[in-house]
Amino acid sequence: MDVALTARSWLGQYYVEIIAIGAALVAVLLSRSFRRGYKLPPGPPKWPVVGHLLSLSKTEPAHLSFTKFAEQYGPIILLQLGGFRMAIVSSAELEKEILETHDHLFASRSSNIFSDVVLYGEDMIFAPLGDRFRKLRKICVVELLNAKRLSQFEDSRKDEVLKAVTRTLEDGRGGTPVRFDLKLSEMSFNIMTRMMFTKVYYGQKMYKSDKEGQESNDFHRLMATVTSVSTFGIGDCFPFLRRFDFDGYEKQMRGLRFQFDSFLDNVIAEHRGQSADTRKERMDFVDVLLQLQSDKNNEAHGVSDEVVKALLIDMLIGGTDTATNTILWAIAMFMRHPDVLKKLQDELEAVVGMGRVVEEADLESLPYFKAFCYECLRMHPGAPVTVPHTAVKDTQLGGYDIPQDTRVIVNIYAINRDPKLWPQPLEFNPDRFINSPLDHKGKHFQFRPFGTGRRMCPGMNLAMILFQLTLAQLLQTCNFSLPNGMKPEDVNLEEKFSATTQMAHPLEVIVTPRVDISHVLKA
Ligand code: HEM
Repeated sequence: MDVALTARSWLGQYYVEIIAIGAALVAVLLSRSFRRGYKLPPGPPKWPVVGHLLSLSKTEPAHLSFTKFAEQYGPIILLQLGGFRMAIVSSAELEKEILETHDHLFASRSSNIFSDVVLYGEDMIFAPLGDRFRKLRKICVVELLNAKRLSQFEDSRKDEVLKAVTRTLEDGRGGTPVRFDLKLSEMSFNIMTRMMFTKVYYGQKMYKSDKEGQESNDFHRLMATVTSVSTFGIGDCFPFLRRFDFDGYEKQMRGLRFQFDSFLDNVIAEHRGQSADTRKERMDFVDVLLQLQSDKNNEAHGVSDEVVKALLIDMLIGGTDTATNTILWAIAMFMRHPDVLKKLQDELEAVVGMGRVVEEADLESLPYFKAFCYECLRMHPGAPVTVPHTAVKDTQLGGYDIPQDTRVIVNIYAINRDPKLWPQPLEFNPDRFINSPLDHKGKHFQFRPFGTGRRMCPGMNLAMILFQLTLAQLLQTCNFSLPNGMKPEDVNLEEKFSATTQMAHPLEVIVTPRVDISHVLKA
């Protein structure tokens, strides 16, 4: 969730009254800081009351603004966003302090209106450090996203990826340029919902019953709402104004919660209505969570349905956009670099051949492909900044004071392009990862696309499988070319205003079959 980004969405609507009341609060907060004699990190000039809210561009993605601030003010800056402070760190040394050396001081989170209302104040992403977080994180890592559970769904992932590839080729028949964004996003949702509830909601030609059709429509509507709403309201910047709900944000969040409630309550009721044998055999995420809920020997025994729903929503919002965008950028990268595309396809042909479809087990045997995926994650990380961490007590960072409750984010995007760490950082060059000790697992401070420490992405293994399997299957089965005499250098890499790294201009590509898909499917 990108706090700074979403905060801007209401800037056009704030009111004189808010400014007046806000001024009083901010004055109190600031005077307290000064009284305590904090040596705070530098930052751009700020306005009274709103602080730096106006310094952030309305069109530029926040990580790009943060990167520019870092160039001007140094690797740690402090922004005042209404009533709260946010420190942004753009160097690998300081990132190491936050995520590794002093992880215990920076690994908390702050709640907000979205988490309080939509996530029932019960989810994991926004849980502060403490027993609740430890318990939820354990459920997530040990029960839902462990290697055994992931392998249980290998066939369904393969099936969804193949369906997406086949649909892409169908749409591209006759040389029609194909857009990947919608198809890949639907594929990611289907993969997630098959793991979560054993359901697919996209790409079905016919539904077995009206009820299924209705459920799909509800899911589509729900996801459309989730992806369009701001994750921040006035009450988040000025908590004492929350009760007035001037911008109607809290009301909007209650509406979203209602939608989630009616959808997930149905899913849970349906699971509860099925026989224990069916559930035991299937063990999707809902089955696992319901089993833990009733297992007297498990510490998750008795967790409420709200917790179950909040964790399911965490998986949905954490896991779909990030993975889809990473795949889309990778497609743009090989379209911009035909020499790289050829090497990738040659490697696949040599290692896997064309007689069967590439599988998850093959991914480890493709060193150039792996280097390519890392270079994509370096230049276009699916999550350009971490979720905001919160300092649990007054502490120090880079020679500055960080008061308790300051939100702290790491600008992964800036670190991944830091010339001190990466020679020619703006050059796309997968070779830099060949024979390199760097990997995606968070052990190396200069390259941590999934973070590290207590708040590291729990979906990392799933994300890497999804990202690599989809790309590998596309590369193995399709030929790609650019439409209308477009040259590789014309592929537009501009980013859209968004919390994740999204392409401003969705890429259109001509796709033809490289191998006969039906033959590969049978193999
Ligand atoms: C390419 C895809 C992905 C990338 C680049 C990515 C990256 C990240 C990053 C950088 C964080 C923040 C770490 C921090 O705050 O220090 C994060 C958190 C998180 N991610 Fe991912 N992620 C991806 C996919 C997924 C998937 C597939 C799932 C779930 C199935 C997932 C679930 C989560 C959750 C629940 C958190 C919050 C963890 C916590 O607060 O303890 N992510 N991810």
